[in-house]
Amino acid sequence: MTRELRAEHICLTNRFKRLYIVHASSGIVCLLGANGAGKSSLLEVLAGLTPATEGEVLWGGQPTAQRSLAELAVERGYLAQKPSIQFELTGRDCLQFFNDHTQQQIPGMLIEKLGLTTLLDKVYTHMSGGEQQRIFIARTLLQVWQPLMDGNALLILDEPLQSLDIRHQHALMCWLADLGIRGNQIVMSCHDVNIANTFADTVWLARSGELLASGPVEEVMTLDNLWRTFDCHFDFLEREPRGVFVPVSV
Ligand SMILES: Nc1ncnc2c1ncn2[C@@H]1O[C@H](COP(=O)(O)OP(=O)(O)OP(=O)(O)O)[C@@H](O)[C@H]1O
Repeated sequence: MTRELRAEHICLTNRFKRLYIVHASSGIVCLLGANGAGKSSLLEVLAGLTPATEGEVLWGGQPTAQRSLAELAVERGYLAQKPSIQFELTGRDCLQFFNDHTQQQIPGMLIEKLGLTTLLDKVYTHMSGGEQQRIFIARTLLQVWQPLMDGNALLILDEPLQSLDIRHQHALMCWLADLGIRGNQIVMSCHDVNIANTFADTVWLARSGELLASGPVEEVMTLDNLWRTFDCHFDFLEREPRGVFVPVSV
């Protein structure tokens, strides 16, 4: 069963204006926009963590505002832009805390896909920035592991690729694409237009607290839209599978 995420005319005073987002029903949505465009604010509202000042967010036909955070957390994983842990926990401890209790052990697939083997016994505060980020991504996925495997989860990921090296970025995006094909809904912000162009099914472009464009990647990722979003001119190079955007001037 595919669940739809729908938000209509939502507004968050001082952070974004009216955003009309039709819907997202499965696969990857990439949210792009300049610094301060309102991406994190929008994701917080979609995750049900910050109530919208106007409008409502529906997940599976039900307003998220009517569900408790504990209820939402069963199927909705949220990765914050600046997560942190202050305690001297190992990677394993960090993960076990978020284990959704449907399995006794940390799933081998999670360890393999995010390259966690050497991190499980390492103390979190001794990890590099990218290693810490992989632990946080793992925690988010582990929290909703069974729904994720069943294709019923909603993942809201605020810049999941930050601090990841290129190999881990690519591996994560390939896995998210697979999870999207299974029916999960993944909404993520990022700053890489080519990641969005390569992996997204749907793209939302935000600028100054408003949504400039939203829809299928091939319709939304135009040179004109990118210029209007970033105040930056791009060239487009024809390359398989979907082409490459190169910034040329601001
Ligand atoms: N907790 C907050 N309270 C009030 N205003 C906020 C808060 N968080 C962000 N803002 C403001 O809302 C606007 C949008 O911020 P937001 O963090 O959503 O942007 P963003 O697109 O995620 O930016 P970035 O790419 O830099 O992460 C900014 O003007 C910011 O100053």
